[in-house]
Amino acid sequence: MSLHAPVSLADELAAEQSHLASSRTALRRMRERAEVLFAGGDKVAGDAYTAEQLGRHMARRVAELADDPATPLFFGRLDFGRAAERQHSGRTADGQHSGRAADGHHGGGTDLDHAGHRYHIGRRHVTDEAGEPLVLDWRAPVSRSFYRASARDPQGVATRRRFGFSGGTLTSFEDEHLDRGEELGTTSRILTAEIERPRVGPMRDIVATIQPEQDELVRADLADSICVQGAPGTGKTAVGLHRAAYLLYLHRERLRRSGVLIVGPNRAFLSYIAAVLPALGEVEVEQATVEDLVGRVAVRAVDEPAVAALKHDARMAEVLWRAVRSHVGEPTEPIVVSDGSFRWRIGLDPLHRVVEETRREGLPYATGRERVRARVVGLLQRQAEARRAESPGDAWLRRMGKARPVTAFLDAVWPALTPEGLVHRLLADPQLLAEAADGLLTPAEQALLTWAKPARTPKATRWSAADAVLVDEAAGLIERPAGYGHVVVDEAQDLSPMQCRVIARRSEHGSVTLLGDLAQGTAPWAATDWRESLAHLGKPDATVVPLTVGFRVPAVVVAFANRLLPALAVDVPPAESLRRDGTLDVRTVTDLTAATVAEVHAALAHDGSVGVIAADDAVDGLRAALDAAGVPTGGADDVEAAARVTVVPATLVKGLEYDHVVVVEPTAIVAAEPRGLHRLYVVLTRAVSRLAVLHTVPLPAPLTGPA
Ligand SMILES: Nc1ncnc2c1ncn2[C@@H]1O[C@H](COP(=O)(O)OP(=O)(O)OP(=O)(O)O)[C@@H](O)[C@H]1O
Repeated sequence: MSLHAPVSLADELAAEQSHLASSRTALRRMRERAEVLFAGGDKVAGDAYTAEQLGRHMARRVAELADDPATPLFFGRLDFGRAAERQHSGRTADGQHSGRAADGHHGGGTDLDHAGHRYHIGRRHVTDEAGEPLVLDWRAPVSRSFYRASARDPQGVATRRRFGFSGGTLTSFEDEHLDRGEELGTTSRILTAEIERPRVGPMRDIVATIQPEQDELVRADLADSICVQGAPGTGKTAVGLHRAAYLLYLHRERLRRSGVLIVGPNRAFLSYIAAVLPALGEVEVEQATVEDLVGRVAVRAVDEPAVAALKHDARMAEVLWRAVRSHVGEPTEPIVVSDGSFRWRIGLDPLHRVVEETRREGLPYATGRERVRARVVGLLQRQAEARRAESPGDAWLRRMGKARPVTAFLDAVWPALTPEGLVHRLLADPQLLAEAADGLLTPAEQALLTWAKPARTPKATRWSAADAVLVDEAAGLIERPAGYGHVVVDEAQDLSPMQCRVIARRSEHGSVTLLGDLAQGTAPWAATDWRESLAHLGKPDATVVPLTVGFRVPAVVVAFANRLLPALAVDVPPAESLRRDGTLDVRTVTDLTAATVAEVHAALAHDGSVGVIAADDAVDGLRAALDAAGVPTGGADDVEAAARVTVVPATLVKGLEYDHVVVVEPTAIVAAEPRGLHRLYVVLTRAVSRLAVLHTVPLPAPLTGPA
């Protein structure tokens, strides 16, 4: 890689295009090689298990190496200055740089190691036949300077180059000579074009244009749990997804074993973000809603709001814990076991000690039961050894563990419990609830929780969504689920304390990235203070970091939506929009449906997606009207659908965005739910380019105030 620059810009562009072509060829070769290995995998693996592991690894490798012709293989270039090289004594004479040091798997490198070198930065490593890097992964340590170097702190970088692309074709580039104090920052033409590009289909990655403050979050250590408070469109979701990809790159083996989980608010949102990680070569990340996580019981009933709110209250965790513990009883009789010609006897005192010791260990309940069994068998074993002067074998131990008197003792002092059975009893049996809730819930609250007509069995129970969370809490007390190495939680402001605990149980030995905006909290239990959520999540020391630069919503639209902020009663730092373009059109109309259809027709004259957002009960009517007018529409969760127009219920639009947004009757959106103003704030901040607000009745008061 030489630093001799071609003479003209056209030559230079041609040289870059040729580098792109050779990189694509090299990637194809890498993939073909992986495919050959994949096909022959069963021959090299010794046994079925190894073959399966290897097969999975190779399949992932092949998937990782997929080349999407529509996205560029690299998007930037770093030229490290030679000045640093001269000061560095340990360089080889030719300045050739091994790809190994640069790719980060072998110790990374310092500014000095890279002096005089040039790297193309892209979505994954591409190497030539000799193993020299043609493209470096954006996550490699050296790539960090692409995002962080500045005129003030050039980090050894002389020139940073960004490439402009159209489809997969390289069309332009833009240089910042950091060594000469030049820096474009957010005025970069290529960044602006990326932000302002019309949106179609699912969310895309932002690797080419990650901003320094976002990069700090993306590259935070695996051990660090962080909470990002960011106004709408500041890139929280993007940061969370890129952080997952970054951590997987850096801690591949460890995280493959423990897993990475992304939690989002609903299916529509998950399908909107589903393509981002695969585009970054990461195909092994789980995505789920909290409802999916607690899906061990089917939800078939709806609670009254007051009942749901109570079930989501943190006090329920203590009530459930007590209810579980209340099943541990005191031994009342000795254990007597016949064993051939022997009879073993364990008296009350040692049995008391066994139960007490186990209780103090604080194990999950089911583990505690097995521990009691093992201790009882241990006592029997000691007697047998003393009498027979030899150690009984495993079969004997197993037989004793299952002996009638032993299991009868266990069933009396530490009976087996299922999570469903426990919650069913708690909500069906006022006596059990009264004991477990004593001093925690008022009698009136206890009455709220108790089912009027309980089903006879847990199986026959029509569980509500909040019950499912309680069952999950009970499951955590009884058997403790396996956790993940890292969990990214989006729209986290809507999690109740009990839902935070659902995630806490799954990240107990891992870290979390919590993303959200207190102003967008629409759940009845929405957070008002991140510290509280973090405490419920078991990460009280996590740092809360604000993001305040908005990449989605144009400044004029932000100003309009921000009129609502004082009424939302949350303390959040105000955001500043990077987008000076965009339009806002707030109009009183007489016929909402006709005005919506006309607005959508006008919007279709522009590029990009159109989102019509209305109160949930108005959606079907609007869809039918658009249909009748010959405008095909899609629903919120078919992001891949061909239709450019989507009609979305206000309650499903969180986290989504459309170029042109038509908001229909804000007052109806506000009236539909208790935290309607927060919902309206979410709805008004979905527009990438243009927002039209159509109304027949006056706008909600906070919106009509001064800007
Ligand atoms: N550094 C960036 N470069 C280019 N585009 C970006 C950047 N950061 C964010 N964006 C874009 O801005 C838009 C908003 O990002 P994102 O959805 O991650 O924001 P958010 O903070 O999660 O929003 P919300 O609060 O509404 O959920 C997306 O289209 C995203 O691709």
